[in-house]
Amino acid sequence: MLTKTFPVSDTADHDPLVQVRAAVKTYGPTKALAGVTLDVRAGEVFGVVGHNGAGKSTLMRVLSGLDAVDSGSVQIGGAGRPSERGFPGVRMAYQEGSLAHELTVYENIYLSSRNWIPDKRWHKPASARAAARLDEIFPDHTISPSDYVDDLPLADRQMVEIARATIADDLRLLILDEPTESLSGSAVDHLYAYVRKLRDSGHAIILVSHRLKEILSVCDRVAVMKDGAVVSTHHAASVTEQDLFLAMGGEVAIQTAGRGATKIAADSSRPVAVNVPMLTVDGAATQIVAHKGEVIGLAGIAGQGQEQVLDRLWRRSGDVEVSPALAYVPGDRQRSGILPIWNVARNLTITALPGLSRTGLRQADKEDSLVAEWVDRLKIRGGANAAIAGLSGGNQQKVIVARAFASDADTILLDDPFRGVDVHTKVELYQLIKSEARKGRTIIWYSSENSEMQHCDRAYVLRAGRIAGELHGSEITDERIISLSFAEAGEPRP
Ligand SMILES: Nc1ncnc2c1ncn2[C@@H]1O[C@H](COP(=O)(O)OP(=O)(O)OP(=O)(O)O)[C@@H](O)[C@H]1O
Repeated sequence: MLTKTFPVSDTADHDPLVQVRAAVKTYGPTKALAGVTLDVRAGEVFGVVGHNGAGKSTLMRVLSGLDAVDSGSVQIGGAGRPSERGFPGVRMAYQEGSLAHELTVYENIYLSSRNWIPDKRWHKPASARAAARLDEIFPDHTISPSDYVDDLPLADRQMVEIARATIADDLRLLILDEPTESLSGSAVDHLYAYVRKLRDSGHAIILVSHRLKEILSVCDRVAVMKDGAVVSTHHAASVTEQDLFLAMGGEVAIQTAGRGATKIAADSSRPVAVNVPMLTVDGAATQIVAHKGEVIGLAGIAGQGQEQVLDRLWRRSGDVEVSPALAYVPGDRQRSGILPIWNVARNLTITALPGLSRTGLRQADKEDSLVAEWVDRLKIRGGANAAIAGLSGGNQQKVIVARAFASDADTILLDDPFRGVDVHTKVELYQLIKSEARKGRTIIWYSSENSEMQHCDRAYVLRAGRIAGELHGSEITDERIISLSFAEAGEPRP
């Protein structure tokens, strides 16, 4: 059941629901918002795109009432300032999540939606609200309201975060900050179907995303942010991904990412760097094999055993073969990525330290130059001495990627590593992977985005923990991955 309906005809011709004028917000020396002006109307889906660190999340925190601007003005639904509960009718699903991990799903729903759930005997109504909204938005979900958030995988936590944000009887503006970075394809489709329904009932939705295709398919208008300001606003129907890419300040054309990886893929005379015993979907014994210098993809629908393969390698479980020096890039940076009390430099060098120290003594100058090189190479906004917790989400993720590549590991495990990283940086990271593979590093890469897998030499498609097929070079396409992901065991391979 959708919340209250606001007829579009009643609202679209009137003042915009959201009016931001010359909004400035600084954090210490950083001008996160440098004079933002924008309007959002009821009955529209409004996209916001921009590089990591462009100011998108800061603007969203201001609109949700969590942060106040230093100067300029923000008006939402006629209110010029938020109450302690934020602006009326505004709810937000946060990029990094806002759930209390030690509580259950329904306890979280109760805490954030107390206005709409009775205070006495609240367990059942909170549980019913949680289940109903999850069923409505994500009909295939397998979450129970009594699950502890900490026990849920990232994608399920993200679904709860989104469902939580929509439970408000007075909802007028829903803000979704990178909501699909950890969702699988069908969950993404379900979310956007729900977003369209909300829009059609007169709500406003602001969608922040690096996925330009999604932005163009669901939004009515799109604002491009750069260096803390809105530099242009477009009708989604009249722009292309490339237009947005250029408006964001793209110097590298999207196509330069190129297909395929190292071109040494077929060279099986190279030594085997990784061997993981597996079963095919038909139950026959097989292996995932990577030769030194290969980029190997683990593809398929999310949650089909790709992360377990990485985990077996990382833990070196008995039956796997893998080189001694390993590095791992987690996608779940909040749980297993950043070391929040340290700065960028220490987060970046933590796994490189053994290679940088001589007879046990740290060599500060080598550390400094390694940090400077990677901060520059990945354009980590904030610099070496910034507290990592103050970095934007995408910049935090870049530090975790840099940490692995700055180490002396010869095999690098990538667990959906580019969540929240902007399109330009992704292009550079794809090139980095290829050049590091050419130098002899072996890369095992799980990605929930099929299009990323085309940068691999070979990809294994996993289904229910087994190998559904192996694709080489130009065979690695969205269509082939999807058809292998869904074919029944015993059927002829697509
Ligand atoms: N709490 C904070 N303390 C210090 N600096 C901050 C804080 N929050 C944001 N910043 C800085 O403000 C700038 C804008 O960050 P913001 O998170 O708004 O970017 P973003 O566009 O959402 O990036 P991303 O795409 O990576 O999520 C960044 O330089 C960031 O380091």
